[in-house]
Amino acid sequence: MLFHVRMDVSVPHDMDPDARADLLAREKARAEEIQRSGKWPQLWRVVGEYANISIFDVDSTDELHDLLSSLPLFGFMRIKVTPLAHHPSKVD
Ligand SMILES: O=C(O)C[C@H]1C=CC(=O)O1
Repeated sequence: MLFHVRMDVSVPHDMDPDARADLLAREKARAEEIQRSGKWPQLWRVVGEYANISIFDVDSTDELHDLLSSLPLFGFMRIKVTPLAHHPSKVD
């Protein structure tokens, strides 16, 4: 099942710099781990925003929720999920 996911990140400006650096390092490591699993095949930065557009390829909505909530930034993101279906006019 394919899902279009938009994540808008909002880390508090007054967060301790070391805590922020640690949080972002853990986020990068976990994001790379999920991508290497094949479940997160597309990750794009939205130009000019601290946000990304992603495609996830997972077996269920529960799996998607588990992956998203495993991200260290989960508590600092607004996440919008759009399920995708095949388009009848798509040329292969
Ligand atoms: O920076 C972001 O867009 C948020 C999040 C998604 C992947 C990652 O490493 O961090």
